[in-house]
Amino acid sequence: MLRWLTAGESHGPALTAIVEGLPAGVRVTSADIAEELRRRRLGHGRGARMKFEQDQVSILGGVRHGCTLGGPVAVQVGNTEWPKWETVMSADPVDPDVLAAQARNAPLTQPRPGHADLAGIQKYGFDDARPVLERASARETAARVALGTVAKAFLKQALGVDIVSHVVSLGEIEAPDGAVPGPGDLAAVDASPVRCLDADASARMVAHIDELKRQGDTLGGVVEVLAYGLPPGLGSHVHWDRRLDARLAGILMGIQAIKGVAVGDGFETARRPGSRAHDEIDSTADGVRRRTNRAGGIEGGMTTGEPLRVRAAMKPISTVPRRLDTVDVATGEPAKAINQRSDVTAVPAAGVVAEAMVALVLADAALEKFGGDSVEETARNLSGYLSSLTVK
Ligand SMILES: Cc1cc2nc3c(=O)[nH]c(=O)nc-3n(C[C@H](O)[C@H](O)[C@H](O)COP(=O)(O)O)c2cc1C
Ligand SMILES: C=C(O[C@@H]1CC(C(=O)O)=C[C@@H](OP(=O)(O)O)[C@H]1O)C(=O)O
Repeated sequence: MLRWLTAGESHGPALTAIVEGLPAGVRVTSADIAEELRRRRLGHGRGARMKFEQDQVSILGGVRHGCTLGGPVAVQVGNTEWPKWETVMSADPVDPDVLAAQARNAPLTQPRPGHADLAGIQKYGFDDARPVLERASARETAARVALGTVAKAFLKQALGVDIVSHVVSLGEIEAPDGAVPGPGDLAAVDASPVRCLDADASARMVAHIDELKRQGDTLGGVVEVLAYGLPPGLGSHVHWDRRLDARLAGILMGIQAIKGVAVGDGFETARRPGSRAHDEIDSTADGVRRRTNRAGGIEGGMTTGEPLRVRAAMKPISTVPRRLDTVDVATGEPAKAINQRSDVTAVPAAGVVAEAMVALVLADAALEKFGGDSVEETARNLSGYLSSLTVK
């Protein structure tokens, strides 16, 4: 079983992440993690913080000379902005006079509709949104991407799996249906300012973001994650919590601002008759194959051996520069919501985060099926399973 946890606040000194349960021998370096973190900062429409802040990666445990050792892997992602927040976010008590002198420490009492501010204030008994937004912030996704890098490396090295993502819609602009990246297309996707493979749609998405920014507004969209090279039989039909589709949906919905998940053609499938909804099966020279992949590579909660295809819908950023109506929790009076600098959209970055989340679920499912205390052992077990498949 793969277990993982993250800790840390948006403006704290660092984020910390631990994954436990990966085998020994996964080749991974701090540079690999830094590269994935760089990808997470991509995207037209991201706010100023993405430009001036750096992610400082240190692997604190579980890796030696570029290879995992089989124990928990611990990664720290330092915030270079920490010196500005040392007092406001100090773990130890600070002299109240020192705190009062810092504008940054002023209580945030006008909760943003759509952010965690108000529900968090109510639930935890705060009178300020700061302690809520610090942990709700998607800054935390940097820690997840760090762990996802290790999971991706395991999947590639033990199973030959490649994971890619792309933006399929941003606000009202949609990429054409055929523009689906293959296993080698990650660099081409990342070269687009909105991580969309279709150049025309990409240009229209950029213009849409610029227009909404001018209007003081924000945007959401839909990302798709694909995993190539999976064997049939990861996950299971036998119990709800072993279904791979359920596990993927759960983990994708666990990303900040994701409000919908689709497996394969998802909601579209519900509109079609069965004859056009399912993937007919052929016997080919390469073995049994589905004629289409409307199911997105999962049937009965198990991988089919076709590419895995899942989508996640992200709502628009809730820090709307136009400032939505709210209530000041200190006075009970009508107010305008907090408006600090913010992203206009973070859909391109959400794709990179979704890749990491999918990688963690797939690595867990692969280890459940094939086990292995070393990458070689997992690969050997996979190869034994593939050669003994009753139907190839
Ligand atoms: C990569 C990424 C970046 C985000 N950036 C912002 C942002 O700059 N401003 C903001 O208000 N929300 C941002 N969000 C969304 C909030 O974190 C999210 O809406 C909030 O935590 C409340 O959770 P919920 O939307 O799931 O209800 C971002 C989300 C992601 C995945
Ligand atoms: C810092 C990151 O994203 C942040 C996520 C976020 C939110 O509310 O989720 C709000 C913004 O932070 P701030 O309000 O401090 O500018 C984003 O910049 C990051 O992704 O590294």
